[in-house]
Amino acid sequence: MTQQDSKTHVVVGVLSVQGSFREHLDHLNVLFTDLNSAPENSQLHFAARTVRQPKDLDGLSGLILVGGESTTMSLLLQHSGLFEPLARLIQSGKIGVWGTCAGLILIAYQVTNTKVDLGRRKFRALGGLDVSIERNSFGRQVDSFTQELSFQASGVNSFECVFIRAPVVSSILGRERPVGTESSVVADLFQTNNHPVEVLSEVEKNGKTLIVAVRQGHILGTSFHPELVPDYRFHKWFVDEFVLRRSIDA
Ligand SMILES: NC(=O)CC[C@H](N)C(=O)O
Repeated sequence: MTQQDSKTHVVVGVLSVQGSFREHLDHLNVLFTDLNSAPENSQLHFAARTVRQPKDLDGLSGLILVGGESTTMSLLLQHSGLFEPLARLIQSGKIGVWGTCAGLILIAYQVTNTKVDLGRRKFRALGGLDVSIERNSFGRQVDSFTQELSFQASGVNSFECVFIRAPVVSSILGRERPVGTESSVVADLFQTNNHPVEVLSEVEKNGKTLIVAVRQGHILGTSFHPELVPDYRFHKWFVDEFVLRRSIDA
């Protein structure tokens, strides 16, 4: 038996079908090198894993859905057979989940400002977060920007946030569920998330206050790209708060 076998394995998956998965894996690998050598983690072994097929979901303690192009990701997930098991796992509450930018779009209950009918297939959302997400809320690629933000109850302050054709949380949903239309999609509901949606951060743009980070129990959703700055504090907070605390409590 190797030393690693006797430890509790904490595996964080990164959805790697499209988008900035390499950058997320790089951040996790740097963070996990530090965590694996810390004396207080002597009973734990942290590892990052690419997620491309249903079998990659086995044994995960956490999952990151990355930024990129949500329509493309939705189609690739449906094509590979990963969509359904992924949606069930995200909604189950069994692991910590973080959707960022396109990943946030995918884990929303409702997505607006989108094309739904894509010929042979439809744009489908995975669900999990009881919010309505508006795609491309800040405009086009040229309207991308960076802004330093702080996040409620996270200890992550003055973090440089990169917004690229970013979505925002346009509303928090109550018991009344919206229905899909030609330009908005709603997810299939497998399991109810009984936690309230908490707003963690907002930005002011053109006289409007826009929600760019939320939490609902085991799920974190952010509009920006934390993997594009050389600062892994946000990844560390996700692992501490959504992955580690849950694995240890379980
Ligand atoms: N940076 C991103 O992830 C952009 C998301 C993209 N605009 C979408 O709707 O999928």
